[in-house]
Amino acid sequence: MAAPSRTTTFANPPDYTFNSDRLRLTLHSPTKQPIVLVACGSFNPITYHHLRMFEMASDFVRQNTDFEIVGGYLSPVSDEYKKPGLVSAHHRVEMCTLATKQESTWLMVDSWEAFLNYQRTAVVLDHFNYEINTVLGGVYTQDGEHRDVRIMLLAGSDLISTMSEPGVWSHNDLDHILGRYGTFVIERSGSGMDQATDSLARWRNNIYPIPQLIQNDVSSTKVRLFFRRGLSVQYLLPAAVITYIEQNNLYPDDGLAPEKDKGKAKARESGEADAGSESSSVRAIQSTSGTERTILSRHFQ
Ligand SMILES: Nc1ncnc2c1ncn2[C@@H]1O[C@H](COP(=O)(O)OP(=O)(O)OP(=O)(O)O)[C@@H](O)[C@H]1O
Ligand SMILES: NC(=O)c1ccc[n+]([C@@H]2O[C@H](COP(=O)(O)O)[C@@H](O)[C@H]2O)c1
Repeated sequence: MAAPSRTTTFANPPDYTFNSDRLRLTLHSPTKQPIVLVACGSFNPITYHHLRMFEMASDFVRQNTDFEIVGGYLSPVSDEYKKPGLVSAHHRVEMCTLATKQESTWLMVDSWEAFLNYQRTAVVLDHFNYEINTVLGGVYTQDGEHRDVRIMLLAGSDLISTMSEPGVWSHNDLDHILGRYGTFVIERSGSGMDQATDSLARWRNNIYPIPQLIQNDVSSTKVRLFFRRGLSVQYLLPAAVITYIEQNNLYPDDGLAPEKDKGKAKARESGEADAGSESSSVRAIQSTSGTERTILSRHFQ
């Protein structure tokens, strides 16, 4: 079957410019293939785990492949994705920008899909390919030889496992994303790697599974729940993002925290609570395995 064709013309949102501030245009090694990592998602809000996915991929690429990473992008999804509880793209882009500025020397945020109507991931990757290879002209070796950059999707195993669910991704898009570009898959607890990739075997050469050496099941859903229950989110996401969320009241306390926790939250605000007294409900949630729904029903009703 012929490879699905690339999208080559793109409408941009008003006032859009592609961010390439931190894109490295000169390769360290002339023998390696330059790649750019693109993580698509809600980022509602961005957490340290989203940032860590890039670090895990970077270690993996250095140790196991002939690729060289020249850039990494977070691409927050459009408001039209309409996932329940999705705060506006403006806020999600701003949070990702604060996080990358504060925490990273190489990650960037691209707001293209965020400020458009919903764009399929295959089209988003085409957009990156267009901006980096067609508009910017790719990258160069130190001897001045031109190289096209390969765009690759960076995703958790939960997202990749949706690729086997009927009706979520078209076969053409999968062939485009996995056949033409490829993906690094970060293991995510609760979503097995084999289960995620078994039915994608025909593209196995372009799928790079990355095991989590330190288990980390932080999710945006849990972080939102913590905000809504008045629990501490310190050290789960960058401080600048926490401040931004508080200033804009993005995930308002729903007043449903148990009475005893409200007392603790107040004490925390006035600096009276010690770490131990704060942590019992946090621990209960963190130690819960299973889906977010289980967490909701067991701990937050
Ligand atoms: N703890 C994690 N382990 C592995 N991958 C993760 C983890 N958290 C997020 N990801 C991946 O990051 C990408 C963007 O994630 P997204 O913004 O949807 O975060 P999320 O935590 O899954 O959000 P939500 O809880 O709102 O569904 C997805 O590919 C997702 O699989
Ligand atoms: N057919 C597709 O292109 C398709 C299907 C499902 C999810 N996605 C993308 O995966 C990401 C999923 O994000 P969430 O994990 O926050 O739901 C989004 O960027 C979304 O656009 C794309």
